[in-house]
This record gives sequence, C-alpha cells and structure tokens, in this order.
Amino acid sequence: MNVTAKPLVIGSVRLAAPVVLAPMAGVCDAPYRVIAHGYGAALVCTEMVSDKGLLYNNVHTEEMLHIEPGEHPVSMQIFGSEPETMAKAAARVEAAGADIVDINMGCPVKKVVSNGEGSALMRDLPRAEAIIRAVVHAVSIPVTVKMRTGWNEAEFTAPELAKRAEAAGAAAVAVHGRTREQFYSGHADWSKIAAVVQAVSIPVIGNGDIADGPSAGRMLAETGCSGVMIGRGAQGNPWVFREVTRYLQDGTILPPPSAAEKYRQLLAHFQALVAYKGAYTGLREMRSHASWYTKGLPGSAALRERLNRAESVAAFVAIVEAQLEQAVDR
Ligand SMILES: Cc1cc2nc3c(=O)[nH]c(=O)nc-3n(C[C@H](O)[C@H](O)[C@H](O)COP(=O)(O)O)c2cc1C
Repeated sequence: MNVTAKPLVIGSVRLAAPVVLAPMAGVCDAPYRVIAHGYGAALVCTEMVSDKGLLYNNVHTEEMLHIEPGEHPVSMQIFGSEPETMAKAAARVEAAGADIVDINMGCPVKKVVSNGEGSALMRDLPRAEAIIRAVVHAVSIPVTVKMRTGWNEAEFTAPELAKRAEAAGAAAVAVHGRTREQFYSGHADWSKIAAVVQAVSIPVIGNGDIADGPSAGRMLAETGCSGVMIGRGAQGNPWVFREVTRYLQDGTILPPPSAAEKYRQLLAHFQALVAYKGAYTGLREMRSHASWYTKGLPGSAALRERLNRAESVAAFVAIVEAQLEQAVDR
C-alpha cells in the first residue's frame, strides 16, 4: 500500500505532517494539547467552546480560550446555532491567538442538538452555510468545519454540507464517518468520507477509528483524504502521533511505549495538569487520563482504584513512582 503522505495545507497554515489531534471535550485541554504536539500531532484541536459562553463571559469558557506557547498550530472549536453570535465568538477565538477556528457541526449530544447546534446543523444546511459564511467574514485566520456523515443513514448530507462550506469560504473540513444517530457505536464508514473527498476541492481530513500507523495509512489510501484526525486512539496514548507520523513517512512501525515510559508520561501529564489547574481539579481530572495510560498494564485495575482515592498530589505521585520503579526493575 502506498502510504506516502503529502503536506496538508489549511488556508495559510501549513502542517508539518497530515496528522491531527481531534477535538475532545474533557480531554484536549492545554496541557494535553502540548503533550500531543510534543509527540508529533501537527495540529491540535481544543475542546468545543460555546459561542454564548464566550460572549456572556462565562468564567469556565473564558479559561478555555487560553493557549500555551508550545502548542501551535492550534485549532479552536466553537459551537452554536446563530450566525451573529458565532461570528462574534470566532473573533474572540482569533484574538486569543488561535491559528484556525473550527465550527462544530458533529456533536451528537441531546442537550446540544436540541438547541439546533452540533450535528443538528447537518439537517439545516442553509443555516449551517450562513454560520460558516458569517464566521469566515469575521476572522482573518482559516475556518474549518467538523461534521459527521449526516443525521442518520437515510440523510447522508456531508457532501452537500462540505460543498456549502467550500462555497462559504471554509479552508478544510473534517469528517467523522459516523451518523449522529450512531453516536460512537459501530464502525466509521470511510466510504462516505471518500464521497466527501470527491465532492470538494478543499482538503478533507478523515476521522473515525484510526488507532495506529497502518489504519492511518488505510484511511488516506481508501478515501483519498488529505489528512488524518485521531481522537480516542490518542487518549492516554500521545505516542500514536509519533507512530502515525513515522509510518506515513516511510512505513516503519515503531514499537509501542514500555510500561516505564507510560508511567513517566503519566507523571509528567499529572504535573502539567496540576500546574495548570491546581491540585484539586488536577487530581480529579487526571483520573480518566490515568485509566487510559494504564489500560492493559499488569495490575492496572487495582492501581486505578488507588489513584482514584489519592487525596493529595504527593500521594498520587508516590503511587505512580512505586509502579515506575517496579516497571524499570522488571
Ligand atoms: C470524550 C470525547 C469528547 C469529544 N468531544 C468532541 C468535541 O468537543 N468536538 C468535536 O467536534 N468532537 C468531539 N468528539 C468526537 C471526536 O473528535 C471524534 O470525531 C470521534 O471520537 C471519532 O474519532 P476517533 O474514532 O478517532 O475517536 C469527542 C469524542 C470523545 C470520545
């Protein structure tokens, strides 16, 4: 299989490799984005940010605008249902220093779609296009759109939405090969991503079920897309970016990280999270990351339980350091 990857250019932003960290709420905060960037994610995406949260000065949403120097280029994702508020939010995102503004048209969550946001926009293409047009006019950075294939099997609207996005001035689209009704079940249908590639001239970034170099290579080869976006495969696994980038360069399959490497990275991630969000939040938010980092390691269930009970930074660090010592001795 030919895995030679071409450079991915999104408007004025040229990526070092066609390999992107997917936006993930609760995962892609600034500390994780810096880590993913360090392992080779050529573009990192933020958690989704509400347009209204930004405009009405919600403190939590304000914090989400923070970008670390070590994570560029970064794409900041906004969601909403009204062209005017989305345009204003996009201007805030540009002022915050984002390199790209991405519009969420794929979120399947009921609370979001019942407001006409996220994947609900795949059923209202004129409104979707008006939002994209308004955002493009409001900023000077490239605008991208992230979508699913459609609302359900019967409504395969992604090619039409992608065409409208292109007409409205979007620089690229990312397509997750599932419908809204699927949420995360079943498989991503990559043939639908291929159909979107056929429909437009702007770059299409393929997303859904990429776990390693070979699956990234297959996504590029089977769909003709211009880049790959990785979500769940990167949870507790920033190494996936190094593996995929290398595989796409020369077909080399790098060995997976050792247990010791995983514990070291878990510790570094924890320390960055505590420095960024404080001990209380850092300890709590690290629990899910820790369970992803340690998945499949010997004794991981018992370890997770102890980490979940750790009530101080020192206690958490001591538990991981003890594991690390054992892993190094082994
Ligand atoms: C925990 C979690 C949070 C997510 N949050 C977002 C989000 O904020 N915005 C978005 O566009 N997609 C979000 N997604 C969807 C992912 O970006 C991606 O499209 C999906 O997980 C499929 O890719 P994967 O198979 O590589 O995980 C989220 C997915 C997960 C698992």
